[in-house]
Amino acid sequence: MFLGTYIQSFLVCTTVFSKSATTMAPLNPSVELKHVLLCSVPLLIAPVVILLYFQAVGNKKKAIRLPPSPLRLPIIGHLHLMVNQPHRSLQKLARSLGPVVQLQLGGVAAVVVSSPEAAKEVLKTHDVHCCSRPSSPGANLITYGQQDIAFSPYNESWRERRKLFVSELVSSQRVQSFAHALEAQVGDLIQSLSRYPPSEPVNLNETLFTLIDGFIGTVAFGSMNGARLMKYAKFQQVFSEAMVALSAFSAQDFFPSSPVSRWFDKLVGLEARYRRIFMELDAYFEMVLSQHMDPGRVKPEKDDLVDVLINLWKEQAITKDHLKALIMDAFIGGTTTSSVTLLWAMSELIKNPRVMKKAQTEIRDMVADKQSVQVDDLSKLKYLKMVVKETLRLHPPAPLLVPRETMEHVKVLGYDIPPKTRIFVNVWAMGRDPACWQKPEEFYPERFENTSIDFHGSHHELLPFGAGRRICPAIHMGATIVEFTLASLLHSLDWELPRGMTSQDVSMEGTGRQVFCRKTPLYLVPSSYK
Ligand code: HEM
Repeated sequence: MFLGTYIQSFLVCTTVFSKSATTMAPLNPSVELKHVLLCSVPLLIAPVVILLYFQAVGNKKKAIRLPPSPLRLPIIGHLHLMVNQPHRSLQKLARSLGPVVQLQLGGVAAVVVSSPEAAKEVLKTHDVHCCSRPSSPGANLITYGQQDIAFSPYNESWRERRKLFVSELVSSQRVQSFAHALEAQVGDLIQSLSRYPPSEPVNLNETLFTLIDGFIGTVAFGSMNGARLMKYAKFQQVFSEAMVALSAFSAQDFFPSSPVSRWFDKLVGLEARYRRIFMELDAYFEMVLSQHMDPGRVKPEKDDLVDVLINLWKEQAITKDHLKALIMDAFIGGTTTSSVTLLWAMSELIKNPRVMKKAQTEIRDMVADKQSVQVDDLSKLKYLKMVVKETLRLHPPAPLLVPRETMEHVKVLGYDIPPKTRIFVNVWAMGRDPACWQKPEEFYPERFENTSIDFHGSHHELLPFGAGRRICPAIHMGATIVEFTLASLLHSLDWELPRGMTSQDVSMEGTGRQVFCRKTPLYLVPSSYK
């Protein structure tokens, strides 16, 4: 603009001079002086103005303070850091660059926060500007176009759906009313494990996944059980493939504006794979719906989630796609997280016999007068609750939470974060940060004695359920499932390693980007406790 003015005044002056020169008419000296002054003032001022302008632009640029960023590779930027156990590589990065790190994931700007202070700024101070979700082709397809809760952008419709989900499925009253379903499912499991042939190892991955699926199926779908209906192996496969699709790792996720990325995803068969997973899940949800709408169905005493959603659909308050997307959230959100946590808890306990014994003694003493644990007993089991907290500290099932996206410019620990930046919160690294925890790598539930630290979102060093507007709406249900199942497994059964194995042989290797679970199945030998 200023440069334009300068050139303009320069042109005016030169025009005046050239005019007087070409007409060769002698000019009045006072007019001449006026002309000279007129021309020279802007000529003198303009360079100063230009200098000031460029200095102002420079200052503005300097005023933007982006977080530190490691060296990036051409084209992919820092994508290589996200391939294998990203929470580990991002923890290393935070140790050298600090708690707020900027990444360039292909064409997508991202920021990773790895300290309780930085997490508090994202999830509390600026939560309202940081609580949207990025769009991803895989997740879009599987969630019926982000019509669910977990992958939906932040908007009014999301708020409505979340309210509905909480009141109809996961509120504490609702969970209380389903306590008997959980007790019945776990009771059946304990019975079958008690009858296991002596010294025969049981695959706990399979057992616990089927149990939780059965419970979520009961409270959400009215005694439907995906694993039984679809046959376990296939069901698990569809399920884990859906998790992969939801972990947003296609070319289109990281190069959203490149036309080549769509072709690339097509070429490597990713689009076809997502479509197949979607079709399989959709067929399963259709089956759940048609069974619920069958006039011959014996209705349960209390409407389950699907009944409630069908009524809302009939009243045209929600669409059929909303309905199926919400079922999907309950199904995927609930089943994997709870069973993965239980598996990590059992892995830690078998490696730490002292803790296992102490937890068993507490439970067996507390419910000495009963055959089995009941959900009501959980409030008395202080040590067991510490064991679960300690498990979630070391093994949060979603180590980077579910990615968020900024909607406005925000400042985190003094660094500028522009809108549309993807945000990862490394809760895994925070759970192992020596600045927050003594001997952080040690499984030591007693660390929670005499502290008020819990996982409800206000202690930012322990965030396995997230925090802020996007905090897991089912904390109460998730914690109840894990605590109750663990208490029952420890109350009624003793556990040993398969013959010939020592605790050192129990692998703690994990896998998965969105949900981090044991890499290999956990085999343990149960025996009935008399
Ligand atoms: C041990 C059990 C569980 C853990 C550790 C867990 C963890 C999480 C985490 C980390 C998030 C993301 C929070 C964020 O973005 O800040 C989340 C979101 C969510 N969880 Fe859970 N969860 C558990 C159980 C469940 C259960 C049982 C259900 C449903 C039946 C469920 C449904 C959801 C839903 C719908 C969301 C999306 C919330 C939103 O985006 O607004 N979760 N959960």
